[in-house]
Amino acid sequence: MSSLAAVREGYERFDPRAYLQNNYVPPRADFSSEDCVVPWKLRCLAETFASGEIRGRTLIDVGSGPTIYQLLSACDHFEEIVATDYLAVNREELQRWARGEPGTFDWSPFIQHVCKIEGRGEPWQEKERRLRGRLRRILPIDVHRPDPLGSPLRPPADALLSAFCLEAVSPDRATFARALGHVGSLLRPGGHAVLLGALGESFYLAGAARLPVVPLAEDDVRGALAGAGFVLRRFCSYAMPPALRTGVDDVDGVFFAHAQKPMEA
Ligand SMILES: C[S@@+](CC[C@H](N)C(=O)[O-])C[C@H]1O[C@@H](n2cnc3c(N)ncnc32)[C@H](O)[C@@H]1O
Ligand SMILES: O=[N+]([O-])c1ccc2c(c1)CN[C@@H](CO)C2
Repeated sequence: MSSLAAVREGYERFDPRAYLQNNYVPPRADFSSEDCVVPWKLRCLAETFASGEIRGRTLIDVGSGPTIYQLLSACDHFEEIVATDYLAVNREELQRWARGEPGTFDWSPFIQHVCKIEGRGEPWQEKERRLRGRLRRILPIDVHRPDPLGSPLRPPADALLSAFCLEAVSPDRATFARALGHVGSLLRPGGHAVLLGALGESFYLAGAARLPVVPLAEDDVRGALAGAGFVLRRFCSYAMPPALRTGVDDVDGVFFAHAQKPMEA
């Protein structure tokens, strides 16, 4: 079986609820300390979008999974948010949240935290309403295809966001770099890319699924961005403390990268 076929087979057992429990409840989602990983991720995103430099009509989120935390600061600056995922179970989880259906994951602690750190005194229900109103398309995607959405996005996205996707679906660094090139084609020249991902991780669990991950070093990410034609604007990383090494994966750290696609395409 090809290594890509092995990745795809692994995702057939991916359990969104288990994934959410593994990564988006305490101890990893502990909002009492800025040193915790989820507040660190939300701060990186809030700082990046706070300037208003990254804005436009459409932002596409690649490999959204069953999560919306990654869209909370971005959604203020785009008319439309396009979420994407390879699995129908994840797209359905997002659809249910977008429709405000009961029984979906409670993102309110995340929304409340983002409103607090954005410091505009915005009621969290306003932010939730805005994201639900702008999350208009939830599309299938496969980053291993040159045209990840099956056909080019018209018009191309003004910004691209992707969190913990490319390294979690690529068996090796060359595949990771190629996937980054594929998703880069969804972005207009001059558009911004905001990436979060795992460093030094080789596997993660999501219920019955045990997914292989290509272990990345910071320079692998920098090199892949340069190779895909991006100009790096900001790069920072977080070292996973022992208390957050809970056995659901073997992640060493998290990277945050803000890059831009040059105007000359
Ligand atoms: C680790 S999860 C990331 C979820 C979310 N973005 C987050 O920040 O937690 C990786 C996601 O990639 C999706 N995925 C798997 N294969 C993919 C592929 N070939 N192309 C795009 N996404 C894929 C999975 O369904 C899963 O939702
Ligand atoms: O610490 N975190 O906030 C966090 C969130 C999501 C994920 C990780 C860590 C590590 N594993 C990845 C899948 O490769 C998913």
